[in-house]
Amino acid sequence: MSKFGTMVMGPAGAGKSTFCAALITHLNLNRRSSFYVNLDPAAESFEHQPDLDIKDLISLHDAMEEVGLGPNGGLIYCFEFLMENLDWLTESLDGLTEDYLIIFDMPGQIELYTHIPILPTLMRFLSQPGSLDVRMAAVYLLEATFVVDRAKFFAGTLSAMSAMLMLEVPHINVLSKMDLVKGQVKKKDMKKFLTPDTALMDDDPVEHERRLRAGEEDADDEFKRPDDKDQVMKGTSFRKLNRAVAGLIENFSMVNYLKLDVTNEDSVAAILSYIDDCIQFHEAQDPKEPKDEDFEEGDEE
Ligand SMILES: Nc1nc2c(ncn2[C@@H]2O[C@H](COP(=O)(O)OP(=O)(O)OP(=O)(O)O)[C@@H](O)[C@H]2O)c(=O)[nH]1
Repeated sequence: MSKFGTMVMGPAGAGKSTFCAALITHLNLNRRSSFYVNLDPAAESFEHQPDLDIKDLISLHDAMEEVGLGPNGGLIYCFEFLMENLDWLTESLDGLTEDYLIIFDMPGQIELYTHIPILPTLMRFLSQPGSLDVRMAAVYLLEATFVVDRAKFFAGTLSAMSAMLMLEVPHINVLSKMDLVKGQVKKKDMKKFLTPDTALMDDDPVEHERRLRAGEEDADDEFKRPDDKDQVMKGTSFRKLNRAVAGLIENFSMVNYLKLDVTNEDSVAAILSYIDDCIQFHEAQDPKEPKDEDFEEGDEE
């Protein structure tokens, strides 16, 4: 029987460990078992003690002290070390039954999700049939407060999309810390961010304010006509770049966000049900041996 797992990812401070804790609490309350794996070699404190902690294999402090690396180089070194010692994972995960949801709490360094191929290799190792065979779902968190700055929001969304394309497993994007934007963003406006598209760039309050501060006299006009190519002014390249990134995301039509408020158990339950669905999706994709009754008379040409 397969095991089930979820890799919780996202930029530093997005709320990954807090979400993992809320998920474990929710699973416990519903008499479901979890196995919590901390893969952040710099993480110090936890609401639920990890069942397996990369720091028992290698800590960021060790990597920095002994190899003389900085924090980012040290993190990559820790992951390379993990990849050379995958038995450490196998020994602990092999004996788990399918009753457990294995939760991997990941570090926040964005490099891991963009251009370094370590996570795809790790994901393949975990999900390889005949080996650990963990049916994995990826969860990528982005802070909901990013929505107040469109450029930041689309840059974050691009990194979510990059992780999704690199990992090639069922993927759930989540806007975390929704409680922080309650009252700041209207419900109907928030909806526009759940399936992001270029139109969001048309009413970026941060950009508008920046241009007013910079003394761009026609800030209001251009704000309404952002595609006016004749206008050459400070910040145009930045705006064009953001628009192009937003267009790219819209064209791929791949990013949809779920909302997460860890203080609301229903919200955690809703994301868990998506994780469960993603895991079922693996089963639906499994090629099945055809049974005799699958060939009804008349099927043959
Ligand atoms: N208001 C609010 N704060 C949150 C929420 N989730 C996390 N936080 C706070 O955000 C900070 C970072 O949360 P973490 O869960 O440590 O974030 P992380 O993504 O694991 O951080 P790194 O491991 O450093 O990448 C902490 O102070 C949390 O208390 C949330 O849903 N609402």
